[in-house]
Amino acid sequence: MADFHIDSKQFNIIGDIGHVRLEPGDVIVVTSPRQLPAQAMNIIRQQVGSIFAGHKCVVLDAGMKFEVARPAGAGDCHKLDTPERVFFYEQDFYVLSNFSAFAIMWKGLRFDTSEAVYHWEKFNNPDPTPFEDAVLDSIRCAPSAHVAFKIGQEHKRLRRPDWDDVKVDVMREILRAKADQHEYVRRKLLATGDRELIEDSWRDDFWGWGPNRDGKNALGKLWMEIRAEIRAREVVNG
Ligand SMILES: Nc1nc(O)c(N)c(N[C@@H]2O[C@H](COP(=O)(O)O)[C@@H](O)[C@H]2O)n1
Repeated sequence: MADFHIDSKQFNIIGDIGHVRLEPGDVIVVTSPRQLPAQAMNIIRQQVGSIFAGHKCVVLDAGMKFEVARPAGAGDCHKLDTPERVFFYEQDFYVLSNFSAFAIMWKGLRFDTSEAVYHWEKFNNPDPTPFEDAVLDSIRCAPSAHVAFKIGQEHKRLRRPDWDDVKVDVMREILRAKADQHEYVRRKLLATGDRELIEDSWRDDFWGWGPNRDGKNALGKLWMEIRAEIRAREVVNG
C-alpha cells in the first residue's frame, strides 16, 4: 500500500483531491468531460503515471470522474467494470428496470417496455396535433427502450404542461400494469423480501439514487409500494 499526496498545482484535473491511498495493482482512471485528442490523452497518462509511480493510468472521455479501479481478486469476480473489462449481463432484478423487455398493454395499445409507455404518456393529450400524433407513434413503435427515451427527451418542449406534477402517479400506474401483466415480474418483486429497492442509476437522482447515492429514488419507492400492495392482496385472497 502507498500514500500519495497531491499538490493541486501539480495537476489541475485532480485539483480537488489531496490524498490517495493505493494498493499494489490499483489503476487510476481519469475521465474528462469531453472527447480528447489522442495526444492530450497521452500527456495525461504520462503526467498521472509520474504522480502515481508504479500504477497504470487509463484516460476516458465522458463525464468528470476520478477513481481508483481495483482488480477483482479470487472469489470476487462479480464486481464493477475495470479498465480492462466491461461486464455485461442482466443482473438478478433487471425486471424492475423500465428498460427491461416486458411488453405492456396500455390503453388498448401494445408497447415493448414500460419505458416506452412512460414517454408516450408525456405527450398523450386529448387533442394531439398531427405532429404530436407522429411523436406518440414513434415512441410506441420505438425499436428499443433507449430510442423511446431519446424521443421523449428530444421533444421535451411538447410534453403535457402538468407533466412534473403527474409523472410519479403515471409511473405508478405503469409499474402496476407491468406487475399485473407479468407473473415473472410479480414473482421477482416478491422475492426481494423486505429489502430496500434502489434504481442504481449513476446519473438520475430523481428516479434513481443518482451520482452521489442520495437522490430521491422515486422508482425504487414506487416498486416498494407496489410490492406491499401485492402482498396485501395475497393475504386477502389467501
Ligand atoms: N435502465 C435505464 N437506463 C437508462 O439509460 C435510464 N435513463 C434509466 N432510467 C429511466 O429513465 C427514465 C427517466 O425519464 P425522465 O428523466 O423522467 O424523462 C425513467 O423511466 C427512469 O427509470 N434506466
